[in-house]
Amino acid sequence: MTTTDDLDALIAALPKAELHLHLEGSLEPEQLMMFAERNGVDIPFKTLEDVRAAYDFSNLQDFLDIYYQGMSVLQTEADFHDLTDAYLKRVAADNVRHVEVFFDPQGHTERGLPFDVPIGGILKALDAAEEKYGITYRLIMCFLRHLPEEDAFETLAQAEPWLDRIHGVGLDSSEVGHPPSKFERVFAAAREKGLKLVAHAGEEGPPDYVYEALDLLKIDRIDHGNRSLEDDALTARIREAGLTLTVCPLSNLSLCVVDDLKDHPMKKMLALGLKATINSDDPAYFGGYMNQNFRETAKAVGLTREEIIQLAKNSFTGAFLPEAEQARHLAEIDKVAASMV
Ligand code: HPA
Ligand SMILES: [Zn+2]
Repeated sequence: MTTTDDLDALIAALPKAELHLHLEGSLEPEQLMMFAERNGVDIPFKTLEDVRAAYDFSNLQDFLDIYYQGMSVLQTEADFHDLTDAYLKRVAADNVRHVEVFFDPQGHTERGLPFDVPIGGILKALDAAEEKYGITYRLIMCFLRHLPEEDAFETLAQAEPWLDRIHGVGLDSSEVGHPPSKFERVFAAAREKGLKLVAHAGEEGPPDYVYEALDLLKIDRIDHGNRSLEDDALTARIREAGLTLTVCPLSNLSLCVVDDLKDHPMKKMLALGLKATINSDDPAYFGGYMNQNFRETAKAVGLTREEIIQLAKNSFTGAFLPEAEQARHLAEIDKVAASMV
């Protein structure tokens, strides 16, 4: 018999990749207070308890309001370095071996920081991660969809000197009312520059938004994608195209995409043959890093040992890594799994 403890031990031991993580969403309440003090930034919180109380919301927009407010304490390259390094250190303990992380340049340039400040600090930490933590990376720059496409074009232009170190572009922020079609041209421009393309779609938005992300943005991977399951033809298309979904169970629970983790569609996604993965999204806000997302989901929906192993494998086959590197990670997963029968 496989017990919950056995599955938790397997989850802890398996090598994993995280494919859906907003660096600014790894800002823990303690770090928010520390950066605010270090930089003399006024925040509407006096105590850690005040910050913790504010990290409470029940939909995407309420979360985003505090998320953008929180990131205002990040002021210097050192801040972005320290934030990124702390995240990497934390997930190394979860046996995460590869990360494909998002950052929101417009969340920083909008409040007056030069583009080079966030990306400079983030890349310093990411470049050191292989030697320090055994973690490789890809960096994905997201466009804020509540802003005009023109602003996304400006961001792409600012990124030009860094394009050999940015691997892809994504689309995040308030989904409903800001369909992928709004960004068709800027995604085409990014594609021409050889960047990988991803987009948040079907988190709160309808299946139509997922169709648009596929047909108009021509994305390589879908972030969230939960609501695709409402449309059988769309589900079949995602399966046939072999597209990976970066699903975020504890985020889905915090933002009421699901009312109860027991209702989470993760098991169903796997049964339908979709390449689903487990990710933390904004772990400081949604209450758990990688392994906690795995553990709580496994417990709530009853994931089997085989499904957990499949999820770890999906995280590497869905990564923007060369096949040989994916194969090396898959072999390591088989080895770890075989040692824990
Ligand atoms: O979960 C999210 N959804 C949309 N935008 C975001 N920006 C940070 N996290 C999120
Ligand atoms: Zn996200």
